Amino acid sequence: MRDIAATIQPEQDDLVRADLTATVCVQGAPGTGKTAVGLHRAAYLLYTHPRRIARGGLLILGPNPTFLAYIAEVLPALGETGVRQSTLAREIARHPVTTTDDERAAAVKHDARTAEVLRRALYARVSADAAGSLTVPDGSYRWRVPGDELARIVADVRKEEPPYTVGRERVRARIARYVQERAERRSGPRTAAWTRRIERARPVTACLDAVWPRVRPEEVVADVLGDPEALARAADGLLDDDEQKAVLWTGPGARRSWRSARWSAADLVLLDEVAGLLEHPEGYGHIVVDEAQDLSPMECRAIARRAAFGSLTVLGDLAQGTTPWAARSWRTVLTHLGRPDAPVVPLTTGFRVPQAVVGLTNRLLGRLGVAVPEARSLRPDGELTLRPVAPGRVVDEAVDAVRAALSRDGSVGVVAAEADVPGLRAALDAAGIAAAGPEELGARVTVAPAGVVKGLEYDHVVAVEPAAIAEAEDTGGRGLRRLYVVLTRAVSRLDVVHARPLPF
Ligand SMILES: Nc1ncnc2c1ncn2[C@@H]1O[C@H](COP(=O)(O)OP(=O)(O)OP(=O)(O)O)[C@@H](O)[C@H]1O
Repeated sequence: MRDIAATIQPEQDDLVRADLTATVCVQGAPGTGKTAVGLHRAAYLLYTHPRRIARGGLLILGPNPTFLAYIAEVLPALGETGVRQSTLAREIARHPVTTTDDERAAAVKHDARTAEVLRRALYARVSADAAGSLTVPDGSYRWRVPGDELARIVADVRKEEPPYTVGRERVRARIARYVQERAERRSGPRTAAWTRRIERARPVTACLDAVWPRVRPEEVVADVLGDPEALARAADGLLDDDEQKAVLWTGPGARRSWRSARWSAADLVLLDEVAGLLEHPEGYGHIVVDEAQDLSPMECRAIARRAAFGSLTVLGDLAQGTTPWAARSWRTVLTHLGRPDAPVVPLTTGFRVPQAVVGLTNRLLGRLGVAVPEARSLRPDGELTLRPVAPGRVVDEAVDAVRAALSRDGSVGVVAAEADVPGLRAALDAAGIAAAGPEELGARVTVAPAGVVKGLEYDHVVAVEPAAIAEAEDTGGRGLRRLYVVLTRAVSRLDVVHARPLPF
């Protein structure tokens, strides 16, 4: 990708220069410059609002570390200006990921209903009944706060819906105020120091520990996932029995304490949700989110929490959604991002993918289960070569295609289903062709599994056995969307090597 400043198109420029306070969502077909627009928008905001951006902070979120390395190469200047470039996983990593979920459990954990389950589980700890009345010592005197008064204070604070930790301190302050009013009625004004002493009195803290206990996110999540009864109470009417069973920790140590818990990637999203209920996280003035079609509702909420007072640039392509929870509509994504009314602007003019390839990929578009406008290419050049071969000849043909590609300039990306990657690497090696993995940017030849090439581009792409790429994840059109991503990585030439019928 090069700097597009000289050739920026009016539709791109409008997005780059949108007002700092505006949240915009860009539905961009492959190679229409979404990422370029996002990065230039970041640069533009820094340039036009240096102080506000310095104060609020600017975050660029990409899907994986390879992608981050790639964008750091595109606009290295951004890296030097305090713009944070990260992945959401990195932003929410309270613990290392030490276990994985099966797809069913991950799907439930990433569902927006789980946010409500966690909220209920957290607030189930708040209960004025737990305390009875409270007696606060004051020298030789004792003040009594009756149980119903305590209950009223707790109920009032709950209604105000402050973050949980703020709520606890607010209850403390209201108890002290109640005592202060009684004391002043009896014998005149009290000092601030006196009030502080009442607030910090041991029985007051003990009472708070009973009615509004201090709690860690880990305790709440471990409770919900480790205790079937706690889960049933919190999930009643929200998750059905199968869904509850799917997320419950099982096996030895299932009822483990939060201290020894092993967390999955989805659990970290849950922990972040609870942490956000306890305390609002520090936010950013602006967040650019790339590949946003792949975010789950719970991930969107994690981003929304970090942009509570800021704005967002949301970039993506519904046709390239490949996670199990990939969005089918931008309205849904924007709603979970807390910006339900943000405009969705389409970009359809492709700079990367040549016309010869767009003709092919537009044929796939109708089968992807999403409504997006067709792409059109600014590039009349480009070459598409279909290489049908006999079964058993696929790898050799792919090696031949790479050899031919190497007689011309530019990078070559060999992209295949994950299971086929080792065989291809070995065959290239045997043919004396040095090939790098996808994480090594700038290599002449790269061999990459289909799952990691999103957002990347190669001058020449050799797509190996599309049917295998598509069936690796064949639920709900995801495999075909993965294939769509692969075919649209080509800047100049695309070779399709296949023994099986093409799925388009
Ligand atoms: N106005 C422009 N002039 C010239 N080149 C451009 C322009 N806009 C984008 N490009 C180039 O087009 C290519 C694709 O851009 P980019 O990667 O930003 O697209 P994308 O929409 O994010 O693609 P994808 O969804 O496929 O990842 C890049 O090489 C980029 O430099």
